[in-house]
Amino acid sequence: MALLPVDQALQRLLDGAEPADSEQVSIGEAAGRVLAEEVRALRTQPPFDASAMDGYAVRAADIETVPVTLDVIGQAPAGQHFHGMVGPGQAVRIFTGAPVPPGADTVVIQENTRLLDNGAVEIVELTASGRNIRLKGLDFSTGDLLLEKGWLLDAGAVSLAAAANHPTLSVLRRPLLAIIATGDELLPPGSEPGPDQIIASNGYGVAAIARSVGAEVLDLGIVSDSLPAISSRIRHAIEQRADVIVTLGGASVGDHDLTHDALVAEGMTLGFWKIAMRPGKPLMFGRRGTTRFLGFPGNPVASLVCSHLFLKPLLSRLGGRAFSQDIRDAVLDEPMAANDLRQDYVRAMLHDEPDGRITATPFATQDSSMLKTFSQANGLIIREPFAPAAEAGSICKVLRLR
Ligand SMILES: Nc1nc2c(c(=O)[nH]1)N[C@H]1C(S)=C(S)[C@@H](COP(=O)(O)OP(=O)(O)OC[C@H]3O[C@@H](n4cnc5c(N)ncnc54)[C@H](O)[C@@H]3O)O[C@H]1N2
Ligand code: MOO
Repeated sequence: MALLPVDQALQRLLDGAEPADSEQVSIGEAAGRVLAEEVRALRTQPPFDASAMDGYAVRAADIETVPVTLDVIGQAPAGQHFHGMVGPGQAVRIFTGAPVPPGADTVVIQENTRLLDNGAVEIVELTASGRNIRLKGLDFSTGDLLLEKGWLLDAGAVSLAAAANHPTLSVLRRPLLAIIATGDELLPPGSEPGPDQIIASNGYGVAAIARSVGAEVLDLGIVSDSLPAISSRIRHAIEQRADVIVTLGGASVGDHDLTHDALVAEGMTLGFWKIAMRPGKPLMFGRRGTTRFLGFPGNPVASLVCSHLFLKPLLSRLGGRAFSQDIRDAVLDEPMAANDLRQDYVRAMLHDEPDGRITATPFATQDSSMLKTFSQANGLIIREPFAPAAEAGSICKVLRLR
C-alpha cells in the first residue's frame, strides 16, 4: 500500500481544526492564554499629568535663570494630589507618580535643588519647560484598542490589560488532550518491572510537547492489550470531552496491535494510517465529530517525533495559536546515505557557527527506541523521500527542536 506523504498527512490532520469556544479567566490566570476578544482600555493612563521624578513642581517661567529661590507651599505624594495652585515664585514638593498641581508645568528633580533652612527651595540647575511630566493619556486613553483578538497573552500583555482595568479576560478554551498508553509490557516509572516488562515513557514527553503549545493534558494511564480495555479507556476520554485523543502503541500490524479496531469501535472514521515517514510510519489519524484521534507508534522516538510534527501544529490550531516549525538550512558535517521512500527525521546535533551558519552532525545510530539520543539531539535532519546520498559539506534542511 502506498504510504501517505508527510505534508499531505499534516494537511488532512489540520483540515477544519479551529478553536472551539472561549471562557472568562481572572487576569491573574490569563498569562499564556489566547485572547478570544479584543481588549480596549477601560480608563486613561496616566489619568492625570503625573510627575515622572521626585523633585519640585514649578512654573517654567520662574526658573528661566538660576539660581532662583521658590517658596515651597505644600507637597504631593503619589496617590494624593496637592490641594491648591502653584503661583509665581512658588513650588510644590512632588514625588514620582503624583498629579502635577495646577499652575505648575515643569518638575525639577531634587538633585538639581537645595533645600534652604527656611523651608524654601533653591533651584540650582536649568530645567527645560515641561520636563519630567508624563502627560495624561501618554500610555493609552479610554476606548483605545490595546490587544487584538487572537493575541497570545505574554507578560507585557497581561500587565497592560490589568493597567487598563480588566479584572477578567475572555480567552480561548485550551484544547484538552487525553493520552492513553497501551501495552501489557508497560509499567509506570518507579515500578519493579518483571523480566518481560519495561517502563512507560512516551506519554510524559508527548504531554510536555502538548503543554508547550498551551494544551491541557489528561493522562489516562496504561491500558492492557485488550480490545474491550482499550475501547473503554477511549470512551472515557470521549466522555471527558477531550478534543484530541492520543493512543501510544498498538498502531502497527501485529496481532496485539488493537488501537485501530478499538478506535473504530468507538466511532472513529479513519483519515489515514501509515505515512511515508521515519520514525513514525504507523501513524494513524481519524475523527468522530469534533474529536480527533491520533494513534502514535509505540516506539518512543517515533511518538515524540510525531508529537513535534503533528500534535504541536494541531493543538496550536485548536488553541488559536500561530505555529510554524523552525526549519533552517544547515551544513552537513558527515556524509549521509541515499534515502528510501520514507521522509527521514534524523536525530542530530546542530551547532551555531560564529559565521551564522549551522552545522548538523547526525547520530550514528537512529533506532526509534533510543530516547537517549533523542534527548541529546537539538534538531532533526530532514531527508526527503529518495534523497540521493549527500556529501559532507552539502546543505541540508534541519528542524530545530531547541
Ligand atoms: N511487520 C511490521 N512490523 C512493524 C512495522 C511494520 O510496518 N511492519 N512497523 C514498525 C514500526 S516503524 C514501528 S514505529 C512500530 C510501532 O509499533 P506499534 O505502534 O504497534 O507499537 P508497539 O508494538 O505497541 O510498541 C513498539 C515498541 O514501543 C514500546 N512502547 C510502546 N508504548 C510505549 C510507551 N508508552 N512507553 C515506552 N515504550 C513503549 C513497546 O514496548 C515496543 O518495544 O512497529 C514496527 N513493527
Ligand atoms: O516508525 Mo518506526 O518508528 O520507524 O520504528
